[in-house]
Amino acid sequence: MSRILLRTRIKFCGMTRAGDVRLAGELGVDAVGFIFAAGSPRRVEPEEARAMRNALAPLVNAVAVFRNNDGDSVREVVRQVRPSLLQFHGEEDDAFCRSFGIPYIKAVPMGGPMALDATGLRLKFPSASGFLFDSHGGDAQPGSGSAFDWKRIPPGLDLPFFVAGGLDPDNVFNAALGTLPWGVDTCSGIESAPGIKDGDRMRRFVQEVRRADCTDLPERNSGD
Ligand SMILES: O=C(O)c1ccccc1N[C@@H]1O[C@H](COP(=O)(O)O)[C@@H](O)[C@H]1O
Repeated sequence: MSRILLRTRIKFCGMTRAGDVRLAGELGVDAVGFIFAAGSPRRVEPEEARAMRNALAPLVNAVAVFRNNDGDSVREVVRQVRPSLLQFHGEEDDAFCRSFGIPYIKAVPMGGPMALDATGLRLKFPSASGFLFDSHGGDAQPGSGSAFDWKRIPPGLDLPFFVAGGLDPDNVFNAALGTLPWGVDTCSGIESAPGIKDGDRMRRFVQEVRRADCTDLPERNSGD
């Protein structure tokens, strides 16, 4: 989706503490993510996420993150947490992802050898509200904090997309300017330990995204 970088959306993922959720809102983050994937060090129970949701500031979205969860566990999260967006990180298909009646984004594994092109993604996930390009795939697990080559993001996608995978306060400026995404998503890059967010890193991450938003782009200056 071609766009001028005016306000890159920010999602902080893998929240496990209400205080971190509160700070995310104060920093002006657009969304926080709660992870319900088995095996994740950031996995929370629906009841814990529901309690953290109460710490959300107005206009901040709650995103529920899954990886090959069964339908009943997704429905239980939807019932208890009332997320405004679902994020699917596994081998879920479009029919499954849309069956919960809540907008969803599909994580695209950029760690493997072959990524789908924009048309292939749209055909495979016609109901998706957007895509999230992340470093998992191949041997890489999601949330491992490694970045992929951003040049591999397929061009010509006419839907919002997020860049994820190893983003931190030191590289998000280049990621935002280099890919012009709808949003950026970070999990381990703002942590001091898995699931424990670091206030200073959270603050610096937001500052760097806003610095990118305020940076003139060559295309913005050409001909207008
Ligand atoms: O972080 C996890 O443990 C996780 C587990 C299962 C599915 C998704 C997970 N995290 C997602 O991974 C990306 C990038 O994380 P990072 O910044 O590289 O640590 C992010 O979208 C999380 O939602």
